[in-house]
Amino acid sequence: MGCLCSKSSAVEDSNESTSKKLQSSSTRASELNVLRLSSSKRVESGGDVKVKSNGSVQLYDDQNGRKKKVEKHELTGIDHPGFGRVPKAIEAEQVAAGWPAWLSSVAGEAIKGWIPRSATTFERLHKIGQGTYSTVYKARDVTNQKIVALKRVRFDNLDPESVKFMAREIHILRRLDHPNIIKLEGLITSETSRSLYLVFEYMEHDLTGLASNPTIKFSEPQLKCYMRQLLSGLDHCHSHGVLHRDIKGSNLLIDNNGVLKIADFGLANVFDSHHNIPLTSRVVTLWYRPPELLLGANHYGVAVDLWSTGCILGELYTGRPILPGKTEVEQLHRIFKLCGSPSEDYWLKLRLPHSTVFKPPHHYRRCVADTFKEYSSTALKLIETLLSVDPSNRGTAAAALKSEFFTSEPLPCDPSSLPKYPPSKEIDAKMRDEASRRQGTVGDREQKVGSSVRQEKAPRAVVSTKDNADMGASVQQKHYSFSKNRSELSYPHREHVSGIAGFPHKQSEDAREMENNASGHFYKRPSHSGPLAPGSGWARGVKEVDNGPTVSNRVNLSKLSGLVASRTLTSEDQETKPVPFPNRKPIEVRKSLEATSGSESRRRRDKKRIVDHSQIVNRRVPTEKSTPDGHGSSGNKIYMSGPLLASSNNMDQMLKDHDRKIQEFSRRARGEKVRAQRK
Ligand SMILES: Nc1ncnc2c1ncn2[C@@H]1O[C@H](COP(=O)(O)OP(=O)(O)OP(=O)(O)O)[C@@H](O)[C@H]1O
Repeated sequence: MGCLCSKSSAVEDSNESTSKKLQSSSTRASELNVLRLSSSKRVESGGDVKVKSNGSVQLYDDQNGRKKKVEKHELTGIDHPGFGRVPKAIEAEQVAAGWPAWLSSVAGEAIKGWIPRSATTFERLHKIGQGTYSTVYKARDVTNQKIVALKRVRFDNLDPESVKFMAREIHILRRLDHPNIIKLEGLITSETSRSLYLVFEYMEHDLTGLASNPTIKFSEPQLKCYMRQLLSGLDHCHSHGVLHRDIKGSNLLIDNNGVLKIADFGLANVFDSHHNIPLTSRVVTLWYRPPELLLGANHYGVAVDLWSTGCILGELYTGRPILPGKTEVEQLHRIFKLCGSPSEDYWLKLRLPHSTVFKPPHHYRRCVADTFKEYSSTALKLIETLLSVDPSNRGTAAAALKSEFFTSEPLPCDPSSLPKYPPSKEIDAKMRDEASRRQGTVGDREQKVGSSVRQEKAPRAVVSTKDNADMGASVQQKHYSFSKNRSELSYPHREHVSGIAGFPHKQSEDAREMENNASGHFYKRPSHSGPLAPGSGWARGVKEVDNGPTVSNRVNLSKLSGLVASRTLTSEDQETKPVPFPNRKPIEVRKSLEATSGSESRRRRDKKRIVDHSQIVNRRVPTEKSTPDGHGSSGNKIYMSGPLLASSNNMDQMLKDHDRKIQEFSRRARGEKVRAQRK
């Protein structure tokens, strides 16, 4: 395939002097930026943030009408109100260096000191990943003679908010430098370009892809090796003030030398160690989302990533996601059933926005030890710590690295000793799933898929299962279905999911309880349930589509239920604000979306609608006035998960509406797939 665009590579060389100029002016730029921002800014906690000219931030709390200084911390550069912009003079220099004006004007800070790479110096090979917000390609960097991954970021008509999000990802990636964190090597764009590619080192696998390959079985030393690398990368993030907020298998990339790198910093943000700056709770993919976020916490720290890490550890042992909820409510329910319901102290201490609504009326016993009893005591201890319901008991990545899990036999192996696998990505797993579906195995799909792939379709590991197992005690037979580990996918046959020996949840039981919950048995329904009706049939709507014909349908349908953390939320200190259509009714949202035209914009529009819809379902509720407990989020709005806030009177209508929407969406997804295949 040809080059990405027709711009000459000579541009890059001639830009070197400009680059130096940019670097020298960058300090000046940030100083100016801080000065420009030294006015105080209201934040959603009800306090004020004052950015001082010395680069520090002071947080004031409004107590009884008097401002009281409560916190002072370092300016992080990302969480301050005007992050992203640079002075006009710098903007002009950046444009002269080849950056497009739309990027420089919104995200000048993120590209500071860099010059854009020219697309002509890359040869695009093929697509290797499809994220919610991006498409990833394998490409050859002709200048440096190496293979790279190009992540093409989608924008909604260069909407400044989308650009800002991408800028935050770039800024954070540039701040981190660690062998277990993906390295951003450059950016491809030009003055006239309307797109942006992030250039990354190329990684052959992701953990989801490897783990879902039925021919691959992880040994315990291998599993420990991956966990050690994950925790080392996380420790680096956390010690540099960065929360990842989307730790999951498909974001853990692994190269052919067994090196694991944390990728996808699209939801990452900086945090202050005292948790004074409010952050959105709508982050982390559902299955890996900690209870406090499900309960609406806006002040949190490293513990959110440690919870996700605990889920990954459990998953590596058991061979399947350990908490595969379909809705936020079900997710919370699963968590309580496995980890026990929180103590009274927890509710009092955390004072979480949704606690009154989601507090279970009866006590669930913690059964983590029972569930993982067949694994080593050191593994169990670490899982227990990471899956603590109280975030303050999860410790830190540094502490986890020092745990006996890593010092007891069998020891973690060296990454270089790991087997070499053929490329295994989440996208490969999806394709295998798709292929097997085409073979018409709908009934007992998983077993049939498993065997057919094992014999015919699956890429064969260079090292056989046996060789692999010889590395140490083989951990556990694989139970992965190909939809495993993707919160985007919902399980077609939940019995398989809940079939882990000793696992506490069973779909039928859950379903019954969920229904009880919906009628207000398990969770209390707040008085203002009227307008929240559309969410209540959600779980059922998705469930019905679980047996639908294509992977892509299921992928996107579950996104409708808001399982994937949304990036349409505004960044920085406005994270808790509703976006992108905060004050509009669903019908207005639809009209506004339909106003755009053209196939590309239609595609974007569809994607946007998916996200928007999840936000519509997660309706905002004015907390201060109307939540039963009177607790608010840091802002004056919270988002309630749909299912339990429904008016049961409208249930039939809601289910019909959902069915219609699902069918509509399936049609669109099929059309999209056909278009993609034609490309
Ligand atoms: N450096 C890389 N090398 C190889 N493959 C990569 C690389 N970066 C990303 N990928 C592949 O592309 C997929 C999507 O990338 P990424 O997660 O960064 O996109 P996203 O739009 O943020 O996705 P998501 O919807 O999961 O948030 C990954 O799961 C991975 O398989």
